[in-house]
Amino acid sequence: MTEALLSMGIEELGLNLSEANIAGLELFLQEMGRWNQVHNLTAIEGEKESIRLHLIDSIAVLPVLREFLKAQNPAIADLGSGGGLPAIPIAIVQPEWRLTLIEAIRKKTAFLQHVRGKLKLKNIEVLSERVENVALQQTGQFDAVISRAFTNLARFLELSLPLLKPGGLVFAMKSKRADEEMKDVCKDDWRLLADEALFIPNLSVERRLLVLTPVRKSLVTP
Ligand SMILES: C[S@@+](CC[C@H](N)C(=O)[O-])C[C@H]1O[C@@H](n2cnc3c(N)ncnc32)[C@H](O)[C@@H]1O
Repeated sequence: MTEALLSMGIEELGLNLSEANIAGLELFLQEMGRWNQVHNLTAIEGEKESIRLHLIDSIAVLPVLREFLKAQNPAIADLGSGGGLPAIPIAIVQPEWRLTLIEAIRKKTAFLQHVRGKLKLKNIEVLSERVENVALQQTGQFDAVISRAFTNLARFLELSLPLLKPGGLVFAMKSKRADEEMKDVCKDDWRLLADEALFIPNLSVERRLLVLTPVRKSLVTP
């Protein structure tokens, strides 16, 4: 493992990463840094340290995802993928999971397609679309939906609902504002299955992962 990944404390996450996983993550870091300089892909403007922190943030959710996703090849949608977070690091570490990256801005999806080719990631699909349009075309197709820094929780849930299979899961990556945002979620419509504090090595910020599922409404009227 290189200095860069070691200094992130990636080993402390206990994910049992293979050499192929590590090589993939390294390559993704490199490509992101390179494209960021040219295309200003994210707001962090090529600061290597920040890009590494984004990456570790993205894989820190894996222990919880592994616990909840029981299907062998779950289909997961990442809404507002941007430069590929969290979907690309997840796809690298879990090649048997199928990830659909939905991103409206073409400059960003061009990068995502480039990464798909460069890393030979066969388990990702990149959609250059607004989430609202994908929801009309791929209704009920996903075992889970995830997002990072996409929109507020209530809106994220609203956009996720049509995409989910019955019993599907929503993973919302949140920081301190999670409690406040939960107040806007209708408890009759959504059940909170877990609210996990995430451990991020070398980073003194609060990260939480909320896991929610839609409440099945009874079709029988009283
Ligand atoms: C703040 S960025 C976060 C990107 C990435 N998830 C991350 O954590 O770095 C939010 C992204 O969502 C995309 N986005 C916002 N609304 C969208 C929509 N309705 N459909 C598709 N993409 C959307 C934006 O273009 C932007 O790239």
